[in-house]
Amino acid sequence: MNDSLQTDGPRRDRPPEPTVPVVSLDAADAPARIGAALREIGFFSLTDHGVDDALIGRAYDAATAFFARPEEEKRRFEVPGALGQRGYTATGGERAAGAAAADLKEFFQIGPLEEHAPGGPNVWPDEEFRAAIEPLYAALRDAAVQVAAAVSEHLGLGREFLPDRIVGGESILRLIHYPPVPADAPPAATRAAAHADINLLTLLVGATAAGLEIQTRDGAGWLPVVAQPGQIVADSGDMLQNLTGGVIRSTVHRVVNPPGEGARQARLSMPFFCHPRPDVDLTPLDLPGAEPQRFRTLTAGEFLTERLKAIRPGG
Ligand SMILES: O=C(O)CCC(=O)C(=O)O
Ligand SMILES: [Fe+2]
Repeated sequence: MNDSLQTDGPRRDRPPEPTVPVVSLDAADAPARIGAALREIGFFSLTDHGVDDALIGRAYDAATAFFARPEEEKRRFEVPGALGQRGYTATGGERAAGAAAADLKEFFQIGPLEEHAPGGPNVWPDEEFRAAIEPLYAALRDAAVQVAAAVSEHLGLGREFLPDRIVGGESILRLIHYPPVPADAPPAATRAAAHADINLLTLLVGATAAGLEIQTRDGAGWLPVVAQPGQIVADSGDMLQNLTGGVIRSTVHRVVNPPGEGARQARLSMPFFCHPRPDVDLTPLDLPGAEPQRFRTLTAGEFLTERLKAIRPGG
């Protein structure tokens, strides 16, 4: 399927085989490999992405300290009217479309670092948190722009096509805390119920525990995905699917509750959701193989608001 998959015999002293292709952002054929991975599987692992491990560690420390605060203190950083796009969202605040229960997670979202982002200013619990998070946001934004350029090149649109639409966009860094699975959690509740991402492209630095799974393209099963140290897991979202008329599809994924002892441990993850500017037209492009009749004509802002309203039970 892909020559980046390890094909020699099993050895005990190395990590398990990757379930998704591994692509170096530095490789001359990165656009072709990223394009193939997104078309065939919808996910890949990225190396040579320029995001320093130390930034990730610092951001996890800041997230750990924030989520350890008392609930009423965290709720001071909720931002009414922002549909969760800025600041804190408590457990119960997000329920995937069609899911039987709300996700077992709380999260904190950071938008563009520029002062006049369309979605409003960021909120910062304290300066230490801000100093840890801002550089990670910037590094992930830069990596996402490079991935977007590779996807644009692969689609024959020229490398600047998607990057031009991302500048000034509402890209979001989401710090997620999945607490130990509560004993009284509804039986149907999972850390993150099956969903596809709303945005163009998502970058996920390594989570602190396993649990992420992607649905196979035939819909018949689930594959665990684990970023190895230094890798970033990447996937395509529904906005890219709409814009490409389904040439690049989005892929359903979820975060399962760990079995046994693992359920007593918290999990942290930090997806970066790369978004276009709200005024960007997502009408399907005329691409070879596109099926525009299956998709919609609307702007990124309209798409986002509609989807956020659908997953936030409390508004
Ligand atoms: O926590 C993870 O590993 C994935 C989270 C996710 O899929 C999301 O927030 O959209
Ligand atoms: Fe997701």
